[in-house]
Amino acid sequence: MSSPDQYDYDVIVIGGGSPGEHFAAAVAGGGLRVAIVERELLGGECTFWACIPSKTLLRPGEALAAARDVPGASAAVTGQVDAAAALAWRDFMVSSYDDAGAEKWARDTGIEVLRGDGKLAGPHTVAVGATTCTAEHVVLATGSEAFIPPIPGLRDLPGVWTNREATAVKEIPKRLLVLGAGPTGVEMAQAFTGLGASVALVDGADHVLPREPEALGRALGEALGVELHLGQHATNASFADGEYVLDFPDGKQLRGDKLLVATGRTPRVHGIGLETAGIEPNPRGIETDERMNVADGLWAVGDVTGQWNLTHVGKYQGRVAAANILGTPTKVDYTAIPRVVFTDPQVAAVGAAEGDHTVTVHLSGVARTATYTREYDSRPGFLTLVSDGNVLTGAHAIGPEAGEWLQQATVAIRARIPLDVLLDVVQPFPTFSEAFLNGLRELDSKRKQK
Ligand SMILES: Cc1cc2nc3c(=O)[nH]c(=O)nc-3n(C[C@H](O)[C@H](O)[C@H](O)COP(=O)(O)OP(=O)(O)OC[C@H]3O[C@@H](n4cnc5c(N)ncnc54)[C@H](O)[C@@H]3O)c2cc1C
Ligand SMILES: NC(=O)c1ccc[n+]([C@@H]2O[C@H](COP(=O)([O-])OP(=O)(O)OC[C@H]3O[C@@H](n4cnc5c(N)ncnc54)[C@H](O)[C@@H]3O)[C@@H](O)[C@H]2O)c1
Repeated sequence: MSSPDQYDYDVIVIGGGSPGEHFAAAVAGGGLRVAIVERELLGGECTFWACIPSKTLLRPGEALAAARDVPGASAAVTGQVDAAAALAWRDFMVSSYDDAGAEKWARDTGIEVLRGDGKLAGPHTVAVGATTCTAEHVVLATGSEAFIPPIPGLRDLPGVWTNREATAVKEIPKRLLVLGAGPTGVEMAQAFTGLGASVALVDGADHVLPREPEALGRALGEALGVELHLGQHATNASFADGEYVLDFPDGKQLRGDKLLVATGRTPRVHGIGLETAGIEPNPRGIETDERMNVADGLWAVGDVTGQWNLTHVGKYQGRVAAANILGTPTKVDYTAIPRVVFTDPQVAAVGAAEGDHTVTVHLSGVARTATYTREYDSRPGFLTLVSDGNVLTGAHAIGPEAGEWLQQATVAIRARIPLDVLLDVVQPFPTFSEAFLNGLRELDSKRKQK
């Protein structure tokens, strides 16, 4: 067994997405010598082709719709979204696809950046191009890429969009087909609608967001403002005369100028030398234990683990791995992982979808809602609380800024705050958070009846 001094670095991270960067900063802060290997842009998918540009492209349509809802403001909205200005703002938000700022941040944080293709070359060893480096710990953070399903014809089509082309769009298409109504599909469908495209959104499931509690997907489907084609899978995909065409079992055909495939992700596990460390990935990614450890001196964080595919989860895994490497035994706890879909209305969920006690309260029951829209009693907007009778075990909501105000449920679930204490919490008037008090009171009377 060699001593740590014999290694070139204490830690090498392969993959500089947000989780890899976050992890590297944590171990650098702990005094370790750390390098990140990155072959594209430091910051990865989230920074350049996912979270940041998608949320930026959603904002213009959302802001306009919000103003149009408000008597006194709606009259001031006389034009349409300026798509060119929105795309310029997107370019600003992704630093025009330049990671010089991220590289400076890394240097200032004590992280070395090794540019190139990284792969394991045996235990404690990483090859970067023609160079080989050693480290006591190697962290795999290679992320994921778009999965293209085996629909006949699809994989041979020219110019099919994934999240990369959609978020980096230069010209808004007239008609956009979106295949897959998960978080990527619903967000991009609404963003492009807001930017002036006519969008058809397709999913094999019978409601959008099929991985989330069903009521959320059904409510969002009604409110999305996008043409939906649900409940059947395309049987063929083709491209002719400048049009993408999807065929369906019932004979229906959908046509678009562009086709965005948003049917899920596949972990980047190939070509990274896993076999040199005796690691066999499963279809979801690289298996880790609760410490994010894969094998002696080998760790994995982020989408490549296939555990949640969310930036905040990858960063959390990075903190857990860093704590273990720095000498504090730590395990991941996934009981309260918050998810937010940034559509209008926003969708948010955390913890269990169902339990012994479940109550749903409408947002029209809080005064804040009517200050947003006159149609407050007919718009979809609710909060569902789930409990085992003692503590909250889950919560989900749809409504304005639901991703912000649902987070008190995240704390309550993670900290196992007793329902009696939650009932004693004062919620400010008039906020959407008052829906918690309404829900908790209903939950309380329900559990007392049982
Ligand atoms: C459209 C879209 C919107 C999203 N929005 C959100 C959101 O709002 N909130 C949220 O929490 N999550 C969101 N996600 C998910 C989020 O983007 C991912 O969970 C996150 O990017 C995962 O980070 P990662 O570092 O694991 O992977 P990645 O971001 O893929 O980064 C991996 C990095 O590793 C590099 N790399 C890979 N292999 C090698 C190699 N062999 N050598 C050197 N470098 C390598 C890549 O170049 C890349 O930079 C979204 C996803 C999509 C598709
Ligand atoms: N706001 C956010 O946090 C955010 C936004 C976008 C993506 N993400 C994350 O990124 C990851 C990827 O999201 P995603 O939406 O790309 O994938 P996903 O796997 O979450 O959803 C894919 C969707 O495609 C559908 N689908 C699959 N194959 C199909 C087919 N052949 N025909 C029709 N429909 C098909 C599925 O039913 C599902 O609804 C997820 O983990 C997601 O949570 C997060």
